[in-house]
Amino acid sequence: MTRPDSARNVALDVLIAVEERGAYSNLLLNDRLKRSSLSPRDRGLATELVYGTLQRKNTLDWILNKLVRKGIDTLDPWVRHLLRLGIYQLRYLDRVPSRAAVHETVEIAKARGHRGIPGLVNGVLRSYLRRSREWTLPDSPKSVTDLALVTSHPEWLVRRLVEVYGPETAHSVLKANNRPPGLSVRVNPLRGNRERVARLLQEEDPRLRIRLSPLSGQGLILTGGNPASGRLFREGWFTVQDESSMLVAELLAPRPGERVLDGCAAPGGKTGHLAERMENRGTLLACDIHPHKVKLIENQVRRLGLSMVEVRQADLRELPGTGEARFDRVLLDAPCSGWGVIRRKPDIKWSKNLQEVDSLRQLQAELLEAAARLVTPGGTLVYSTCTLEPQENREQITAFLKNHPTFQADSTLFDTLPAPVREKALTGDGWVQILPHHFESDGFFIARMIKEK
Ligand SMILES: C[S@@+](CC[C@H](N)C(=O)[O-])C[C@H]1O[C@@H](n2cnc3c(N)ncnc32)[C@H](O)[C@@H]1O
Repeated sequence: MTRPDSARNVALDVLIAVEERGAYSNLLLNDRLKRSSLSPRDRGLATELVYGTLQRKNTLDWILNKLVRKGIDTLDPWVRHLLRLGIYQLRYLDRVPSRAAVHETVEIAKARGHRGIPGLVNGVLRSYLRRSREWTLPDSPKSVTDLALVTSHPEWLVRRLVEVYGPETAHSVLKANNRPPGLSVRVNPLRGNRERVARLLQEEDPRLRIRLSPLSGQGLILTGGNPASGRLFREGWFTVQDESSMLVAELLAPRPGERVLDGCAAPGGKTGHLAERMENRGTLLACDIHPHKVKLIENQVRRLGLSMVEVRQADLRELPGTGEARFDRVLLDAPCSGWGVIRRKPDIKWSKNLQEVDSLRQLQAELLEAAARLVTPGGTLVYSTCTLEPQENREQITAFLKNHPTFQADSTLFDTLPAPVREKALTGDGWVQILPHHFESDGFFIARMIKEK
């Protein structure tokens, strides 16, 4: 009998909640794992099942619709999710033997369903194994429909990426979205330098393999373990952060003693980085509109031992922007469609759509307007997003510069980029766009602008 707390049961609960209640997969999974009694190995399996099943939903549904006579939309949602979970294991998880995958999935059906369901689940999974020749997909898909099926993304997103980046680059992005995300951490230089923290991490967990990040002087890339619940983390020696994301504060380049604003700051990943670069000296105001998220910034700041940060719950659009209230450097890390982080949050591709970009664009333009007022003459404004949609990125900045002649794109940005980024990423006047396959990091857009003196 499958225990209620098995990896597959946890994964099924999360998948149901993500699709039926619109919950965020990463938050819900973390919360569910924290409350579970699963072993580290089973936690790994539950995580892989949730992300893998979400990532491959399109391909899984294509298969299931051939196996379920009336189509999977006619099934109870939990049965549909259970079947996806079952096929995912059979198709993508080499380390789970087929017999075990079928058995465990049927056991869950027995524990949760009425009499017909275990038979249905057993029949569908066994037909999948019997009809294995039918599930071959093209190696080099050409049409949007084939690309969407093979890489398991919604067609509207594939069409848009092909339109913007061309079929080859779009395919590379889509494939990268299905690879597991790496783990990188940003060393807190106020505690110790990169080499020292790497040494301490290695002592804490001898299984870790540690490399220096080619993108950030504060970054370490880790494999073979996760130190995020260890003593060094709690004591603020490092922060878990994606490498592309580390570039943002580095390109704003605040100096000790300056006045800096982080306008959309929660959960505070970049706030901590800015304060570290400022050596905890000067003024750093971090605001976010959501009260519950402001707490997350406070937690980060406290853990990192930073005393300079003023955390405030505020709508950036309502901050007064005159005289004393102006800043030498302003960071606007704007809310966005998140297409650059699909590999970390695969539910993004199923829960969002192209219409949403319109309202985000409007909000980003308002936030840019507000941020611009808060930059002192001669000061720097950095605008960043974790998306690949040009309307939220390049086009947003072009429109902003057109309407704000007191700002110039900073053409020195290119020379300040790390060499690998200059070579691989897409760049233009004062901006850089990193795609997920360039460095196996998040897709990010960063633009730097200077206000006239
Ligand atoms: C991309 S996230 C910021 C991530 C953050 N910079 C970090 O590195 O951890 C965007 C944030 O903008 C906040 N936000 C949205 N509208 C806002 C507004 N009008 N004023 C201030 N913050 C806002 C959201 O609550 C969200 O936390």
